[in-house]
Amino acid sequence: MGNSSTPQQIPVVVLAGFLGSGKTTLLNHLLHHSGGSRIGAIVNDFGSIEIDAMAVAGALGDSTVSLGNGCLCCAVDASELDVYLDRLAAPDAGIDVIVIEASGLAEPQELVRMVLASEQPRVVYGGLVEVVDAAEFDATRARHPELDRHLALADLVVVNKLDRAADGERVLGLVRSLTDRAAVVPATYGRIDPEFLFDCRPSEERIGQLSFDDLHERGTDEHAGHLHTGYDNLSFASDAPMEPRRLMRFLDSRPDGLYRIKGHVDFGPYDVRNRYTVHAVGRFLRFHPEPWPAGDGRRTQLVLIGSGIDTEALDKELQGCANDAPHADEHGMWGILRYVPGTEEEPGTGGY
Ligand SMILES: Nc1nc2c(ncn2[C@@H]2O[C@H](COP(=O)(O)OP(=O)(O)OP(=O)(O)O)[C@@H](O)[C@H]2O)c(=O)[nH]1
Repeated sequence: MGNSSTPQQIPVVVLAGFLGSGKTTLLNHLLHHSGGSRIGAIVNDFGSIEIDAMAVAGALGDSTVSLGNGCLCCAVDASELDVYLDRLAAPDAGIDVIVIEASGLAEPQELVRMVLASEQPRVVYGGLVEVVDAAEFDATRARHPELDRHLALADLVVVNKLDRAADGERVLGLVRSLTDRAAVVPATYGRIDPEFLFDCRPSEERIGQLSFDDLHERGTDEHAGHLHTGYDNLSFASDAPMEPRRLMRFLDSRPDGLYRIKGHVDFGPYDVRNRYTVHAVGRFLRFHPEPWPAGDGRRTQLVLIGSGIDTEALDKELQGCANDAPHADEHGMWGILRYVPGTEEEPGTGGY
């Protein structure tokens, strides 16, 4: 908490940003480039399959804790968060900074309020980082004007995916105009200097405003206005491998409301060595093949998030993509491979 922190206190940084903006990618970057500093992470997944937690757990081991199934901003109270903060702040954990990765539909001010309300004496609120998808920024803002409010609360804004944005400079300028003295940092694949995380100190003034506004002014039915109230999610799992052509047909015809898909796919005989991490964000689609982790059961696990989607129908359609046949046809993977990036510029999702 800025000036009042003592050297022993561990800053707790809230990492937020709309669905698919690149929070997990940024967190993984920080974990791999944190130098001598040890980062603890609390990951909040929206779906019941903890895809994000799996994505960072490999890098963190026991310094990751997962809060799955529902937005942290509503699903747990501050004392529940304290249980996790206690664990990560224990002196023998040797952690220097804790990052809470919010789900892409969380209300950041609620998370900040929870951190401010923490009774764990070894932690102090360390600021709000908002990740923005530069390529989707205009469309996302048009659908969710309330995101401007999130930017106004941020201490650091990472304008990510600049490689995909045709007019990155304009987006950067727009974001700057929407922030209140926050540092605005351009990025691709979340590659920012980890020092920003440590420097992301909120001013006393902003903290005062946050705690006062949120506790006293917003009223009790604010939950109705939370981003996630307009969204549904489906967690899909299958032990039978997915047939690549069928899955591609499903993906090609996915409804616009189905904004986010993430997880990993088992293509069975089509590639026995690798599982395929999949990410869809809007119309953007990528597959990343990576060897199956030893000892891990082979299955497909997907989380789908969208607004106005028929989760039952989508579940049925996905079930229809499974196929137990032991043989693969020669060109079956072509459709999928079109969405596998070159490894140079696009890193894998890292860790799971
Ligand atoms: N082209 C491009 N893709 C990116 C960049 N950063 C992240 N991605 C990709 O965007 C997709 C979503 O990234 P994540 O880091 O999972 O996003 P997230 O914000 O954690 O997603 P949610 O937790 O679902 O809200 C993945 O396919 C990433 O590889 C970037 O700078 N450029």
